[in-house]
Amino acid sequence: MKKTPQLNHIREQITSVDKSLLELLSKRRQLSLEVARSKEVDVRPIRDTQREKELLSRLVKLGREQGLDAHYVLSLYQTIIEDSVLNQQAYLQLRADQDGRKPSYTIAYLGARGSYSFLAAHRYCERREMEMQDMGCHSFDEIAQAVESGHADYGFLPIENTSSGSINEVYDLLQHTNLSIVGETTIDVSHCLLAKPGTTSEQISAIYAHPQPISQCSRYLAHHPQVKLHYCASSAEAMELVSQGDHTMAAIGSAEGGALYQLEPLERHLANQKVNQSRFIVVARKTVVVPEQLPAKTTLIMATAQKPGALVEALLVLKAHNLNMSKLESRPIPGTPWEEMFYLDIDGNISHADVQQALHELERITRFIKVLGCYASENVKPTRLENSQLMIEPNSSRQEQEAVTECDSARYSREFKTNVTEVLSGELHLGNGSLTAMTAINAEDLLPSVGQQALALREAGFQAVLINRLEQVTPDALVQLKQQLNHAGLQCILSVLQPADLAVLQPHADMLLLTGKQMFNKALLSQMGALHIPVILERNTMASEQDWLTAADLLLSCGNQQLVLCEAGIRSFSNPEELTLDLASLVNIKAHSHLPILVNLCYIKPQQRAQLACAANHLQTDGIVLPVTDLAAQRLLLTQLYQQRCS
Ligand SMILES: C=C(O[C@@H]1C=C(C(=O)O)C=C[C@H]1O)C(=O)O
Repeated sequence: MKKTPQLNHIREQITSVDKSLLELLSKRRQLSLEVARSKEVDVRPIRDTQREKELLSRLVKLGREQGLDAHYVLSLYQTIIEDSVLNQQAYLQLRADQDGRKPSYTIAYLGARGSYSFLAAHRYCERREMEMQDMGCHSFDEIAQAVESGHADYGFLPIENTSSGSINEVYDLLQHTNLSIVGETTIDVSHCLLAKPGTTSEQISAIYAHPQPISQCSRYLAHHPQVKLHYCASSAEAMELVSQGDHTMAAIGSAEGGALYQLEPLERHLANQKVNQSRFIVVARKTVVVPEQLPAKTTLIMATAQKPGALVEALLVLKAHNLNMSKLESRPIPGTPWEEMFYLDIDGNISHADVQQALHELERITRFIKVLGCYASENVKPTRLENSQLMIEPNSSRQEQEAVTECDSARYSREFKTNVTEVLSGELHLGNGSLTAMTAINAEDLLPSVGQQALALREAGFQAVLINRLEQVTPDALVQLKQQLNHAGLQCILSVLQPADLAVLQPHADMLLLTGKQMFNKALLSQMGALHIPVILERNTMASEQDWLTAADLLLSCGNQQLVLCEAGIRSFSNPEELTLDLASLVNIKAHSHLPILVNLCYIKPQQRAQLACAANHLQTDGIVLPVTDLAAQRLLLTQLYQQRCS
């Protein structure tokens, strides 16, 4: 279609607004560096989450006045603050490094330009304004040797990936090097299908890629069985081959990397997991001193005595010194079958007394211990706002959970576990004392306009969508459902009505709901108990409270502790045709069980809904489920509930 002059004019305005936005962002960065300089003088911590909270709630309010929704403003500013914190950290770390600046730094990494390791190294240097001379290597050993021999200043080694887990080869290498870990960096890995310009998807008959991306994109590749796969030593090699080939070839790699080989993305987001990130460690010959204002991580390896409880004993030392362990890995020790070397990441600075004391104590009870490095942690956890703040004026206060008295030794009981179970799924947090709002909808009503509806539901104040009647939905449509809901910041809960659906639904759900109709199905309870994603157990309309808790116990006994109960109404004698909400059960369960509980109001008479929602809210229910009708009214009700919860 021909562009009208009006369109051109509007686009010019957008271009000019974008330019101003970038100028302002750059100015904000400069100011943030000035803050870092002042913190250097006053020796104040870089991160100030209280300030971030105040700033975010003010901006959310201001944004709303300008017609910008809270979630949009929040996610933009979380990104901006992450950048600001990482820049401040990089600045202070550079100031603390004694050697002074070099005109350029030689960086050893795996593969060639365009590989993910190259991108990680490039970003790390860019943030530090370090000029990078890149030295592509063929193996992790070659990287370590390049740094040890002085041919390179730093080496970049991938240590873990959110979809494929730890990279054992790198852990094994760390047992033998004299190098120190001096930094870490995490990059988003977004796999694209890359081809020469002008290529169409239909032309592709061969895909070239490194084994890691192939395993991370297995679901996409399974949908294209006719395409031949070629394994390459690195993503860069795959891209190079394709750039020299014809239009039947494609590579898997990043869009940024592809651009270095004049390749264009034909398709994006190929990875099975939505969040696909790789963490790299930076190694050097000399250790660094991490300024005390920065969050530090200390990585060590140790071999414990060959006796029962030796590892627990070592971990208790950390507990005694109040040190958090963010990672624990074990690897075999070559030449000594069945003996393990443990790798630990501890949140703490090696120059602090608590870390040093813990290390001394560990020396006494281990057979071998070595610190691999202490470095600034780049894990900037986004500061969040309470759900209530996203809906109404900032006014957060959390009510404490009631104390428990009665005991019971079943797995669901508070005697078995004193702390309340907290169930986490994306931003959704059940069991922390706040109220979560969910809505329920049938798949056939959601599918035709899922993107649009998802945004409206999020704006109405819901955090999750429970989808019913999924029997006829194809796997492709399920992918769409989850993607679009997650994109709008909503969690996708799929309801399992029959056992045969479980295998199909599970890969596309953030959480699963076992419907009340299946509550007595022991086989299904066991299957869902073996899963690693949160499960909601709905009460059968004819089940006693004890039946329901017995079902919960069976599920918990199979391993899955991320369990949520859901009261959706029972048949009572007063009105057997309609469901009655069993609020007495809610009180009982809150008092005697550590499991979070939801109240589903979809099957209750519409006239009673608002009143019962308020009652359930008073009783500290962890979440409510409302039907999808009349969103304006639901928004009002939710605002009222959040307000009630805060007062
Ligand atoms: C800029 C600062 O440092 C950090 C970054 C912030 C930001 O970018 O807004 C806010 C608080 C701190 O975590 C500051 O303390 O003001």
